[in-house]
Amino acid sequence: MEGSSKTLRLYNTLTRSIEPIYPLERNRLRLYACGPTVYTYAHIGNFRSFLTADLIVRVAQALGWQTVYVCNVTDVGHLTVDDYADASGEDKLERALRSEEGRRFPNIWDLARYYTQAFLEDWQTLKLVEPDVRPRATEHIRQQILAIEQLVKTGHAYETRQGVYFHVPSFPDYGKLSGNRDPEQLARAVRDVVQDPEKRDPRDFALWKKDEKHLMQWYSPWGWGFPGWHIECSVMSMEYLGETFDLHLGGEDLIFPHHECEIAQAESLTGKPLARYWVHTRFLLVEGEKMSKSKGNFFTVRELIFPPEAGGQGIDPMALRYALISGKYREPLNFTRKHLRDSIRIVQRYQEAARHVEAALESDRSGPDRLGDRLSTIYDKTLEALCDDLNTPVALAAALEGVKLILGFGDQLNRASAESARRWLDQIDALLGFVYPPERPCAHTRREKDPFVEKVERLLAERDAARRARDFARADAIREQLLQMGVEVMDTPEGTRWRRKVLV
Ligand SMILES: Nc1ncnc2c1ncn2[C@@H]1O[C@H](COP(=O)(O)OP(=O)(O)OP(=O)(O)O)[C@@H](O)[C@H]1O
Ligand SMILES: [Zn+2]
Repeated sequence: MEGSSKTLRLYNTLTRSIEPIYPLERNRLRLYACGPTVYTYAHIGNFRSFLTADLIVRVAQALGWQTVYVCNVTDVGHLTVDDYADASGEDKLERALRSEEGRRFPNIWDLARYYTQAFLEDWQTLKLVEPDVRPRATEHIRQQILAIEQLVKTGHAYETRQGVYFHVPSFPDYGKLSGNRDPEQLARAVRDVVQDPEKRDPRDFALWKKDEKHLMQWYSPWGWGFPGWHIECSVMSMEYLGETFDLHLGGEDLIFPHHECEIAQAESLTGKPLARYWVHTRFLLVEGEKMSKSKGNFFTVRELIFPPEAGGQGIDPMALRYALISGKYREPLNFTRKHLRDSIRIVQRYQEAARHVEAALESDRSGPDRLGDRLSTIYDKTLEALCDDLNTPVALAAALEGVKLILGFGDQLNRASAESARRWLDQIDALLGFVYPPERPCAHTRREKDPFVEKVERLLAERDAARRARDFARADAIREQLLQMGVEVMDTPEGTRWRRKVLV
């Protein structure tokens, strides 16, 4: 579709306006999305952000562009207080390893590997486009050290007894992305973090943390330690996309400090803008609050889509995908039962339409194509809405009209119309990704058990033992503990059953 007349327009956090996207290289979009920190399962809020990148890649391809898409894996533990620019506080991976669930891993590397694998499975289950490169922070330590050395050499960074810091006053543009320019306001933002008294400015953030006890450590010109969180993305994005690329994406919490710091590091190294457009997804909320790993108020992909016997709710992953893209990425989205129920119903209509189309293709019902033109107008409207700053509610409403049109024919669809309908369903699937099920098997076909399910089963066995020993207080306490975990226990004549608190 070379030379499509449509223009993709997106809100650029950097300029605070909706701008037409013109790739630096004609018809070739280079983009980087900040990936997950793999210390536990990703939740569906994380996937809301990844789905923004996914839709942009799909729209770009529909416009006939090539894409070079990079999405990293943060497998070096960054800190539990990562809302702050400074790298002190507790390491997320190390804390996870000490947790009840984490203790089953022999070491921190295995823990990171396990959750990386789980993340990739969820990614496939929700049918996200595979990135061209998925760099891991731990595999790019050398490049990070070299970049830090260069920053020290050019006067942008300095060493203290605790680490190496980027010196914020050396980069006058610091604050251009987030608007956080007032030094006092920035100093307040880091006030709760353990301070290094040798830091030259309270805003200075860590590039390298000296730490001989850290479970993940590398040798550097500053001794044993590990890199700060921000440097990995500056280094890996430039390695695979060049010193200046088109789009940089992430959730809204990454604007400051993460992306602000990425810009400071990269632009101090090259003297060139890092990315031309910065796109941020607003949060997925639960009861008005950010869905968050650290808050514990989250749903993982697996607990929603696994079948009930594996402790899940058996929700069609395509319905979950639909629910997650149904709100505008630039507005917070409240995740509710009703929302999920509506999405399930709509995706079922698509599936029903696809079944009708398959049946009609098998038939020899003749007649003129009565759908081609109308569906092609609908496809155009859908793509146009996505080009309009990814207006998914309008795009999904437009596409639904096409489904209604197909279903309106019932089982009277003729072959020629069915051929157009199938082409249209294929196109909509390429654009929005929820029409057909994921090709790869869902993660629950793995032999390994979900640690959550393992924990529930262990507690139930303990409860059984307590009941047999007539220790009812203990049995009740375990039931209460399970309830707190969102698990309902039912004692039936056939034995004890359990299920997750049902969402739909
Ligand atoms: N509730 C949410 N809605 C949308 N995007 C989110 C949400 N929570 C995190 N993200 C985004 O998910 C991506 C991966 O983030 P990461 O794995 O670092 O999560 P995190 O911020 O450590 O998790 P949490 O904040 O839940 O503890 C980032 O782009 C982040 O901004
Ligand atoms: Zn990043």
